[in-house]
Amino acid sequence: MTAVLQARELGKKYGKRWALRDCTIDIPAGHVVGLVGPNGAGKTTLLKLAGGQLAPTSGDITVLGGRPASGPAQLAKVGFVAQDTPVYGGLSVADHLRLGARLNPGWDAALARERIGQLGLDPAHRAGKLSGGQRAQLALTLGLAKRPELLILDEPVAALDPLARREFLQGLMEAVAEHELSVVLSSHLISDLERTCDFLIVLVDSRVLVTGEVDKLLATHHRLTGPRRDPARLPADQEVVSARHTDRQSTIIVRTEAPILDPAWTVSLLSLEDLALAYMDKSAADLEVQR
Ligand SMILES: Nc1ncnc2c1ncn2[C@@H]1O[C@H](COP(=O)(O)OP(=O)(O)OP(=O)(O)O)[C@@H](O)[C@H]1O
Repeated sequence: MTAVLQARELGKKYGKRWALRDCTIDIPAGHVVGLVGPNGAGKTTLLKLAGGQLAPTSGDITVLGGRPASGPAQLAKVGFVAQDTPVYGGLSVADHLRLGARLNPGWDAALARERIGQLGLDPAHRAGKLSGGQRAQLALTLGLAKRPELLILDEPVAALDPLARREFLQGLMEAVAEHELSVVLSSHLISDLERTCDFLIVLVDSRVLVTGEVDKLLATHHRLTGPRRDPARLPADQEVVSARHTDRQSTIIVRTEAPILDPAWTVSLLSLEDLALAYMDKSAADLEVQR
């Protein structure tokens, strides 16, 4: 099966500053991928490189076997919903659907009409007068009705309240189940991705820190709690992701394929949010270790 996205030492520089560097990832088809990281980490940059709105400074990127935005066929395969769910404020909901039909050769008019009906949106309503949640749903509908093989969503729920976020993500999951598409979704709200994603990419300060299937990541990461210990003295097969210490106790998150046999540790599994935060905390943990 063709990989949805392959990047090899991909980098993008703005002026002298790298927004993304040394990014090597393989995303197989059929996943809902959560791209998480703090503000300014490089998420939008990576998504725009995948959508073809930006060209790489270094390295390579392939999306669904082709160069991003390399021609009409490639453009038709990828749907892109940009940050802030852009819609045209002066146009009605129906105008948006007509525009979508004109611009996209594979437009699924029935899907668009049905979804707008299910959402209870009035086709005559101007997009500028919709609520944030309704605008996000309209933008998602436009992305889905294009019938892409890959749908890229840049922080689609950031501005929504918790209920609207849940409704949006539920709609997305239903569409994924029905239409066999792959999704890459960025957010700094990791808890939202917990219910949605089965593949994770954590990006911090322009670098990919971890990537993989959520099930495998959760099975190989553990929280060790016990008497204070220097993380450098852990067995070589335990990669230290983060470490926190009090005077007497250490809490260390490790990645390992092997069982943890040391009886001094209380071992617990992590939630996806814990796991992503541990990687984001890595630099802070490194400082702790040096003290
Ligand atoms: N057009 C631009 N010109 C110069 N620098 C830019 C430009 N776009 C982004 N950057 C910088 O590149 C870095 C990565 O930005 P990017 O928007 O990709 O991050 P992000 O993870 O999507 O952030 P956020 O969560 O805030 O949207 C940041 O330091 C940002 O300031």
